[in-house]
Amino acid sequence: MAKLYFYYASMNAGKSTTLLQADFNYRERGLHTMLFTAALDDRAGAGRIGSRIGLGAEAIAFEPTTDLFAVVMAEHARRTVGCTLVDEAQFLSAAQVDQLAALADKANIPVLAYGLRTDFRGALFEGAARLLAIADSLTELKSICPCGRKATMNLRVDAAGQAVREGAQTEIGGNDRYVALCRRHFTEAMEGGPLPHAATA
Ligand SMILES: Nc1ncnc2c1ncn2[C@@H]1O[C@H](COP(=O)(O)OP(=O)(O)O)[C@@H](O)[C@H]1O
Ligand SMILES: Cc1cn([C@H]2C[C@H](O)[C@@H](COP(=O)(O)O)O2)c(=O)[nH]c1=O
Ligand SMILES: [Zn+2]
Repeated sequence: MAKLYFYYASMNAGKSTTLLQADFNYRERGLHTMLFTAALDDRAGAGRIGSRIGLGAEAIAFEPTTDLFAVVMAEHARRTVGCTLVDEAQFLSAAQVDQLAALADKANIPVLAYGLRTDFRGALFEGAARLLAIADSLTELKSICPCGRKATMNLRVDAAGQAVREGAQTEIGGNDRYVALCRRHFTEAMEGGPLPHAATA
């Protein structure tokens, strides 16, 4: 029976890289894959998955209204889909996560979803909350705080490098806007303390 997998992490942990490696692995075995990423996250170009290590691939850009079950099943009727891979899964709606679960349960297509667990305030994203609730498999990918602990949180910073405490949940950006930190250093920064540096942490 196929499964719904959720690989979650803070930013800059290698989620997109791992997705692209998994996709390559399926394809080099001769299996047909479908890649999705959030339309609103266009850092690598619209409908493109890009990793900081330089890998990239074209993907289908999902909107809040996209029926992922219908899109994959339409392709599956044409050519057997061996695996569906979704980047920026935090931006899925709960209903879209249920559509991914249906792909595993009704069509026996494995689904690998990669995304953030929490936002810049430490609150769950809708897609992540639903994935944490119903995925068959949960795997945390690791990145490192400057202090050496596991970085589980995402601090949003302004142009001056100061912590941002208020704002919309969605704000697209990369290493210029977000810093992955351990919970202790995230909390200190949110309380007005300095950001850790490797030498001082
Ligand atoms: N030139 C490089 N060589 C090796 N690793 C790199 C390079 N550039 C960035 N990385 C690593 O790639 C990871 C970020 O990968 P990425 O897939 O973009 O992350 P995510 O999707 O989780 O935000 C980080 O661990 C970073 O240290
Ligand atoms: C924490 C947080 C992140 N985002 C956005 C910023 C990026 O565009 C993506 C995550 O990128 P990754 O490197 O692929 O992990 O999510 C956001 O909109 N709101 C947030 O609170
Ligand atoms: Zn730390």
